[in-house]
Amino acid sequence: MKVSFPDPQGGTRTILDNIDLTVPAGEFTAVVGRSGCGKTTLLNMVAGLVDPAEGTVSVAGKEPRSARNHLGYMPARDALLPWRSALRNVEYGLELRGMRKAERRNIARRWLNAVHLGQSERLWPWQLSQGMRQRVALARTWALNPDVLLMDEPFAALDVNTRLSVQEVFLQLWQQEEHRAVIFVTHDLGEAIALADRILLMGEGKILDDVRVDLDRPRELATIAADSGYQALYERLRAQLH
Ligand SMILES: Nc1ncnc2c1ncn2[C@@H]1O[C@H](COP(=O)(O)OP(=O)(O)OP(=O)(O)O)[C@@H](O)[C@H]1O
Repeated sequence: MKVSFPDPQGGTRTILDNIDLTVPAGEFTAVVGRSGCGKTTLLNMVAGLVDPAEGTVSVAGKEPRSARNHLGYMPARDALLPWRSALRNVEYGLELRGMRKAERRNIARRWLNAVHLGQSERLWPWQLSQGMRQRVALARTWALNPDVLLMDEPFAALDVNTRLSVQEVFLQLWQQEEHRAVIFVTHDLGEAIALADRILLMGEGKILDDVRVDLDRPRELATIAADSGYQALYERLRAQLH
């Protein structure tokens, strides 16, 4: 599979080349690599926002645009709608799918509770901290019941402690229903190792390494960096990144 974009100097520029990738149901795959190597483009292709120049992409056996109901996309910044309360932000995707109000409100409440924001459903985005906003965005993504979660540096804007607590909430949700596939883009090698089953190291539009993370689950995120398996993987990947 290959992706090219028009080059401002003329002609086209190849951004992704020779990508041959299968992400099975239930697998948590992290994608790491330097800025500009094509990580977001890879996600956008799975989401059907970018078309490959060569090859095909298939999500749950369908062409990505027909598989929208299987996909949840969570960007780096929450992109909550400022004129909607936390609860109505979580409901938004379900509303777009035409679900009736009572039903979507129930689902939205359940997911707000799951991210520990049941008490905050009436608050507006500007009344929430960045960590709370990302948890609302998690609830909104989860409420859609996606088979495939596409996450583009979803926790990068959070401070270290908030990030840890939101990562824990996220991992708990994912572990409760393990059929969901996750493709998680991050700059943070430690985050990739702590969360994922598999890490794809990207560079210059290619997959340079494809590594299994054999750390036991459930994982204790606060102490995982002390694990010797974690450290060995960190060194291996760090050496390749530089
Ligand atoms: N729609 C587009 N048209 C033209 N060029 C694009 C388009 N989208 C991305 N690119 C180019 O493709 C390359 C890869 O971008 P991409 O956003 O996928 O990288 P990334 O690895 O996610 O980077 P970062 O880590 O900084 O977010 C960049 O050089 C970018 O300028």
